[in-house]
Amino acid sequence: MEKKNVLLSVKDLEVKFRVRGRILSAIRGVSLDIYEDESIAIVGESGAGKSVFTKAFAGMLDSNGFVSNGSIIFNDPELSDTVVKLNSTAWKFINSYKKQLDENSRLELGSATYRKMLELESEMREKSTLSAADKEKEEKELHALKVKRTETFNKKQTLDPAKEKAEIKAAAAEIKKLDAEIKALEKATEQKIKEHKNAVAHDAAYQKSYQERMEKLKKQYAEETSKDISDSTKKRNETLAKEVYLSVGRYKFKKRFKMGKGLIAELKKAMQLGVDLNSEEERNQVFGNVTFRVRYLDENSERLHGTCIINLAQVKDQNDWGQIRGKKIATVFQDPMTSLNPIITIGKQITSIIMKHQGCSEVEARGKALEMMEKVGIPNAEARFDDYPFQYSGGMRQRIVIAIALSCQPKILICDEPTTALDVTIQAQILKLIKDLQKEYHYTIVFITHDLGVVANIADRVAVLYAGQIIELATVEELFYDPRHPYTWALLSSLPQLAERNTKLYSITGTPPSLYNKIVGDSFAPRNPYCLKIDTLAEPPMFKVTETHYAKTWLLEPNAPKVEKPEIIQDIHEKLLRAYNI
Ligand SMILES: Nc1ncnc2c1ncn2[C@@H]1O[C@H](COP(=O)(O)OP(=O)(O)OP(=O)(O)O)[C@@H](O)[C@H]1O
Repeated sequence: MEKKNVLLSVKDLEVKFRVRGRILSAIRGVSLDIYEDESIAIVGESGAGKSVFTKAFAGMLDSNGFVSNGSIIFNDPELSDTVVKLNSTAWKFINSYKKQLDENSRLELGSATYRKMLELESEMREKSTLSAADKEKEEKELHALKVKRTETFNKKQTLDPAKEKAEIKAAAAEIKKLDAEIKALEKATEQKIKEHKNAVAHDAAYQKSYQERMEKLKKQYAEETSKDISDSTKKRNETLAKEVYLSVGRYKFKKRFKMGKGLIAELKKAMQLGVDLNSEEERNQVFGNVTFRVRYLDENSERLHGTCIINLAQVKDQNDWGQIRGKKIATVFQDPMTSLNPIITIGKQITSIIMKHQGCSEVEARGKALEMMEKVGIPNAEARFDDYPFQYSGGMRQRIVIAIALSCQPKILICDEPTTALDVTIQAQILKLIKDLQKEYHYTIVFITHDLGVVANIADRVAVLYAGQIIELATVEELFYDPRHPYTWALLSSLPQLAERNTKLYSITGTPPSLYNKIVGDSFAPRNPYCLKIDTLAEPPMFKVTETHYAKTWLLEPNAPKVEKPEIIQDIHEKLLRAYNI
């Protein structure tokens, strides 16, 4: 495969939702590189996490959702390039930062002693609680019991209440027994901690030695941190102060002030601990606790110039999202009426978006809007400009939504089931339109669908999602002709295009696992007709099939028994050719 530029790099992404005091894990450790100019389909059953995955990088997660882990790096040089004005206010900020950083840098001189003080404190804490070894042992035992409980609970959920009453009763009794064991273990640990606390409080010799050692360290720390800092540290702080200002300079005064303060506090903590602030990586991490770090590049008398790495998982400010959502990453949803305002004319809706994002006059925007309407295939655009959405057909409305999405020339166009609500012939036209316009506008298509049939028409690559994880990633050809995961087999087998006359269409039995519970083993195991013993015990890794093809199934482990894919998808190539008449 030719080398392509990575546009969006997702690593170990986890997205969770708070739901009435419980936590639902919708995305569980997804890593995926999305390339410039490609078309990637995200497929899976309802609830697999397709929409949540794309909403995480389009800044559209519901308010109870949050990214709990991972990064989403968006490589866009235009957005990364940062310029802030150097006026008298800017200099006031920078000079004040520099002064504080120089002051805090003294703490770096005593960081080794500071860490020793922390160690001593933690020694005292450990003595008052369990030892590290005891704690590990207790956690291990508790974890094993909880895993066993989850397994038993999951197994109970799969039992048939009509036919397997005895098994259900036995599982319920086992769960009750495990609950009691968990409680007893927790109580015993609590008791042990209480005893340790008492013992330390009454150990006069230890208390005395602790005080003496701490006093000595404190004295040493005071001496070390009263010395002068070096010229090279001062020079580094000058750049750091500018980086702090570059990183917060885009915000309004009040926020700029607050974020700047936050960054200085983070840097102080890092200095205290002796973090190497000359290292790019460490610096990124320290800044990342508050906002993106903008790396200093150069300056002149009027402006500071820097560049930053954009991690969409960390964007919180709505103004920052305003620079990305709609402008760089646009979405087309299933129902065009959710994107269009029913009481505003089509022309006005397109022009207002163009004016907002491109900052042009109304006359100019009108010209561009008409051009876009023609591009997406609205006949007689001038005459239809002042019509309302209800005067357009469903397919035409979707074309308008596409025109709006493309009017800002986004880098990524997310298509969330954009043709599901349309009839088959219109579906094909809209897919063709999205593909054709890609050649002209060079956007990346991220196409969400539960229908693998659509995938064959639009995608270069496919990521199959199950219970919040990518379980197979491949090129379209590999996925259709050499699928490796039993879930992909099941999805392909249930393609309506494969149904033969007088035969029943295949459907996947059972339901996906609850995303509220920890999933043990392979999440597809309870529904998998090819389930191995290991599937119920351990989560499979991603196995590499080819450079472009990966699947998360124990069937690919070299020692696994050889299993053939189901009969119905053996000659899927021929059947699809016939179904699509190609
Ligand atoms: N705001 C929310 N609060 C709680 N749970 C949510 C929220 N949004 C999504 N979820 C849950 O996250 C999981 C993934 O949902 P998502 O909408 O991404 O599924 P999907 O694959 O796009 O399915 P569909 O085709 O039905 O849209 C589901 O279990 C869903 O219930």
